[in-house]
Amino acid sequence: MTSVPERRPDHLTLALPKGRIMDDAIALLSQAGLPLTRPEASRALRHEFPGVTVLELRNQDVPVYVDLGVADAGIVGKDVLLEAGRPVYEPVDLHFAECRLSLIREIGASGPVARVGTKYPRAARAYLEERGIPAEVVKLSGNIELAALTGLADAVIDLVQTGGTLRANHLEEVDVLFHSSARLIVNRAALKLRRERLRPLIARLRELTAPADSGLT
Ligand SMILES: Nc1ncnc2c1ncn2[C@@H]1O[C@H](COP(=O)(O)OP(=O)(O)OP(=O)(O)O)[C@@H](O)[C@H]1O
Ligand SMILES: O=P(O)(O)OC[C@H]1O[C@H](OP(=O)(O)OP(=O)(O)O)[C@H](O)[C@@H]1O
Repeated sequence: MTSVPERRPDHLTLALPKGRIMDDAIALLSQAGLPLTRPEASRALRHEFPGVTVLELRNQDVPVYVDLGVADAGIVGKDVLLEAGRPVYEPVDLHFAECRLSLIREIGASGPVARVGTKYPRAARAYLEERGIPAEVVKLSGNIELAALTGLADAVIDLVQTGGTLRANHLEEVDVLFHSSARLIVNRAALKLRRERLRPLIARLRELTAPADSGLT
């Protein structure tokens, strides 16, 4: 079995995704008291700060690094977290990168849905099975909406935020599978081993991101 190298209990290793989550994640973690700055544009993938290492990953790999204990904690979208199916602790909804995972078709499409294109095959299968729709699910990697436009699929399951992509491509949202936002995720063993670093971080992030009308003070 592969062992994870031992690290000092007062050192934190964080898994953060490159892409649209990175800047907000660094800003929020800084506000919460971690001495982080946006990593310089370079090919470096591991960034060292006082008492904190940041691993710069693809979104889908964040839950893997946290679950396997290489990172103590990470930030990732709920969409990616559900798809990963990793048993990590998810203590804080950070309320940014808000979007929804939806079933999308060409405007006016009414035929049966026999094939669905998506980056989220697990969520797509669960959704279709629940409704008894025996559709084939085709895993795609990006620009998912093109699958519906080109006839590769009868529908796609993809993220919607402003709806701008749908409008620009003559597509419509037929159903919403779930709403997503960025989440703090934590390795369960690290929560015990690095309690003194992680507990205050979790508490501070909860304070910073609590919805204004939650009644919390
Ligand atoms: N248009 C959007 N508006 C708001 N949040 C979004 C939007 N698109 C994606 N997200 C959220 O931000 C996360 C990261 O999106 P991003 O576009 O950076 O990933 P990606 O480039 O598609 O992923 P990767 O290349 O790592 O597979 C998504 O998992 C989702 O939770
Ligand atoms: O409703 P909207 O505001 O238009 O946002 C939705 C779009 O944003 C995301 O794509 P992204 O720009 O990340 O590109 P991708 O398809 O390559 O992931 C998502 O996959 C949609 O295509």
